[in-house]
Amino acid sequence: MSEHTLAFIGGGNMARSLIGGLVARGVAPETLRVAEPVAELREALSRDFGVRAREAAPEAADGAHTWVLAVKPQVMRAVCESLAPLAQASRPLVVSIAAGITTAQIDAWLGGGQAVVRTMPNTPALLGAGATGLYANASVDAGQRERADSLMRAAGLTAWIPDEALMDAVTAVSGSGPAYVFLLAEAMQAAGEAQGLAPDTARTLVLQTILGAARMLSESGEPAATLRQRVTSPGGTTQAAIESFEANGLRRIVDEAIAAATRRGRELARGG
Ligand SMILES: NC(=O)C1=CN([C@@H]2O[C@H](COP(=O)(O)OP(=O)(O)OC[C@H]3O[C@@H](n4cnc5c(N)ncnc54)[C@H](OP(=O)(O)O)[C@@H]3O)[C@@H](O)[C@H]2O)C=CC1
Ligand SMILES: O=C(O)[C@@H]1CCC=N1
Repeated sequence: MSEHTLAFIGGGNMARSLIGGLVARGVAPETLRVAEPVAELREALSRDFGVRAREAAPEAADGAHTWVLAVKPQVMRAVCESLAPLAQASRPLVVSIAAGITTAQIDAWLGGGQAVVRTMPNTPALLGAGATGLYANASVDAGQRERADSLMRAAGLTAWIPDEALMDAVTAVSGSGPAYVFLLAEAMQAAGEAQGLAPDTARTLVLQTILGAARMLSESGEPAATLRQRVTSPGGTTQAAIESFEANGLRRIVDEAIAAATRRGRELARGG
């Protein structure tokens, strides 16, 4: 068994982001394998990143030291059960990226006694700008914990979560979070166009504004509220917009959306 071979089971959107991030950070493509049933996705992964892509999960997993389970939660049970004989024989480190599915479920479906790290990355991993929450079950030793951390560090920052129940909140905040920012970008762009800006101009202004604001949040060390107040001249344009957001319940809308995503994670664990 090669010490450094990683097998991705599932080669969809999130696996692609992680693989792209790993290869960009110098991980040798020949140490990465992917199992993916969709031929076009296999071809694209091989072409774009030079990784070996196979159709069947056991083919990619056999001999790999770490397995990254990157299939949809709804098919995780069947995928794990197909890999159980191999898991029992080879005892890989199993890293799941699936929303909702618990370490106990994965361990049971793989036949028991497995070292399982449940993680929740996000798609900015592709740029090395991801955020990943991680939780390890009791079978994971210190070396395996470091191995999972270093895998996800190649994709961005990592945060270990002490209580597995909180992984659904991590999923709702940072796993799904990029989509909320993209939705805000869509809405700002459409609103700019409604005020008469050309689509290209609206897009350029919105994306540079989000990029600049994210850099200020990250680099200034100031709380978001302080940065917001500095933009908000008394009686000015920002105040008019912020008062409109507050009057329309933006904070409640965000709170309810994140609660809905958290609940959905719990449902996925129940096969929903
Ligand atoms: N997208 C995101 O931003 C994030 C996703 N995740 C998690 O990552 C996982 C994958 O999500 P995402 O990448 O979005 O989903 P995708 O549907 O894009 O990727 C999953 C891939 O796995 C394939 N697959 C299905 N069955 C098997 C199998 N038996 N062996 C190997 N591959 C198989 C699917 O093929 P087919 O389409 O034919 O079923 C599909 O191409 C999910 O569990 C999700 O919760 C976590 C963090 C963020
Ligand atoms: O939408 C989902 O279920 C996955 C998990 C987090 C982001 N995408």
